[in-house]
Amino acid sequence: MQHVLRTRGNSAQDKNKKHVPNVPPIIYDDMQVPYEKGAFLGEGGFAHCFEFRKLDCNDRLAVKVVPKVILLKSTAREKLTREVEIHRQLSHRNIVQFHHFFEDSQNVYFTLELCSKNSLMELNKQRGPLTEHEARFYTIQVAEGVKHLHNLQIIHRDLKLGNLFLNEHLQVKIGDFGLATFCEKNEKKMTRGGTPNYIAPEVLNETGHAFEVDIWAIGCILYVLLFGSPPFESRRVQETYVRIKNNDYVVPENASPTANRLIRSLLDPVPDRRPTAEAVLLDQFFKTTIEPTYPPVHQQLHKEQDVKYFAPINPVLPHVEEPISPIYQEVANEETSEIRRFVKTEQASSFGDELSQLQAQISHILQNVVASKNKSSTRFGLNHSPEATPIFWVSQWVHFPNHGIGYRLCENSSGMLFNDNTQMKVNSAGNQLTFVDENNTEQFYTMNDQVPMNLQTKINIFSNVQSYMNTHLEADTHLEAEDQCVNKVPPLRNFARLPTIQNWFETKSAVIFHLSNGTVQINFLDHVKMVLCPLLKSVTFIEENKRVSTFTFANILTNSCPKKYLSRIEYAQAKIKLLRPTNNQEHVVYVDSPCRPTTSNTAHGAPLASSRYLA
Ligand SMILES: Nc1ncnc2c1ncn2[C@@H]1O[C@H](COP(=O)(O)OP(=O)(O)OP(=O)(O)O)[C@@H](O)[C@H]1O
Repeated sequence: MQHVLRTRGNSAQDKNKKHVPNVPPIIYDDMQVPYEKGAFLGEGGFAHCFEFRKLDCNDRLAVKVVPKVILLKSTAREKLTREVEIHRQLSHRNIVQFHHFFEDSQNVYFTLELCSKNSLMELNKQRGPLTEHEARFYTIQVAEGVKHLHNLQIIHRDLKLGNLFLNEHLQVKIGDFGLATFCEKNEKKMTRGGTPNYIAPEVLNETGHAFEVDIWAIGCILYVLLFGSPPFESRRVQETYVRIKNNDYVVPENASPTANRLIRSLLDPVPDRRPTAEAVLLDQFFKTTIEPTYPPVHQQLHKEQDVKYFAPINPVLPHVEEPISPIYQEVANEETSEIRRFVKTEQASSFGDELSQLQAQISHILQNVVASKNKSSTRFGLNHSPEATPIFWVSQWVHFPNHGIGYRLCENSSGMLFNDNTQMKVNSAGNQLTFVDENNTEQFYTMNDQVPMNLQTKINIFSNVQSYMNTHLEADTHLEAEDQCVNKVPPLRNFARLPTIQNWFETKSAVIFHLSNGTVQINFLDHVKMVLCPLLKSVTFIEENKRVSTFTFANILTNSCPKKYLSRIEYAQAKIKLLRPTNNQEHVVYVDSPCRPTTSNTAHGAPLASSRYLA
């Protein structure tokens, strides 16, 4: 009986690892098409993987390189042959696409679909437990891929987070077919293989196994996604095996009943009782929401290397009727080397004037304040003006690339700007919903109203976003005014019309929001927020320690401004210029910033991803 067990630090693999391939900068496939070598992507027990660019079409690909010297060993040769034989037959959206297989004198190469966001393993390391809808989103894709494999009589036999790759749209792609095998309907395989934490009991018991081992692995995968670590994990591999054989695991109490039930059925010790991949997809767990949402890019600002995360994405709003996709164009701005994305929209702008007024006001202030920079604030004449503190600012935000940006305002109302430029907002009591369509027409619903069916999908997405913000992000509460006056809230607060985020973009140092009431807010990487209110002609700073200071423009013009805020006002001047009225709306802008935040971001909630995952 063969034993092909995969453990970290497995000595056979370690030996292979010493064979670091010598990879030329240009390689040629069988058709003599050249490929140019790019970044190193990662290594496994046998292969090193690099990004390559196919020079005849500029496509970016992953190329797995295996030094031929490794293939002198028959086991390695068999593994590779099986892998290629099976993988090349597959074509499915949840399976890494195999393209070509070729060799030169030193190495064999296989070119694969590039999965630039690494794998679910890195996601798990960074995030730990995911929300249930995130776990659902990934697991459903794994099950889709597995269903395809099983329909083709293929068992993967090594499903685990590290073999579930993510492309730039965070689509799951099953990869690494090194242990995969064809299996007849009633056939039982005897080869003992897999990765300890994910291995099924029938493999350990050597009673023969088939397709059900992949279902067991899906159970382990769902468990790790939901609770952070594998169900049978122990300090020693042998203990893990004992626990697997005894079906000794605990579903944490915070699991929903549907998640609990599904995990138990997937991790059933009797293989025949486990659901098929097809049945998994029909499970109640996946019906909990209409649309599993994409994992968000949240309130964390992104480090320099993270910027690529926002490389062109296709904003797709599922189930929303045509036309849904804004047209993105990338425009390089020579002056600031920015990359901008414009969302073409017919929406009329009523805020252009306020924006240009604000731009003019800020420039005017700056000319005066910055010109007298060295003078610094007298501190005697400069008064806090809490009565000019804006009524609304953004206290939480979360960006779901495939859906849009969700946010909560400081008075606890929340909203969402969808990628198709429609909006939804809900008042702080949660009983009034407003939908703003592409033409800026508002539809208003109360609890008693029947909401049209065509809004249901967006409502579902929006409510997922709200619950994400509730569970993962901290709101601006318990603010303290510099002079204890901020609580003297103008009575208008309760009656004011809720603004929406009209326009927003990110830089390397800040995220900048333009609200529909004209307010411009800049959240800096060091957690200081700056809220510029053209209506009240004031600027408010909210420090990380929640202290709030508001100054009127007039006051600043006469008495300058605290030195510590000068660079931020300068920054605002530069960035406000980049805002455009909504009929030429920008969603995301990257700029090299003159303002250097003092700390890196430590926003609340675990970071979404590792550097590579986001790189
Ligand atoms: N399609 C891909 N896109 C991006 N990176 C990839 C891709 N395939 C593999 N990689 C990277 O290369 C690494 C090695 O790949 P893989 O695990 O498939 O190699 P292997 O040697 O066959 O592994 P194993 O030891 O598990 O058999 C992965 O961990 C991953 O970082």
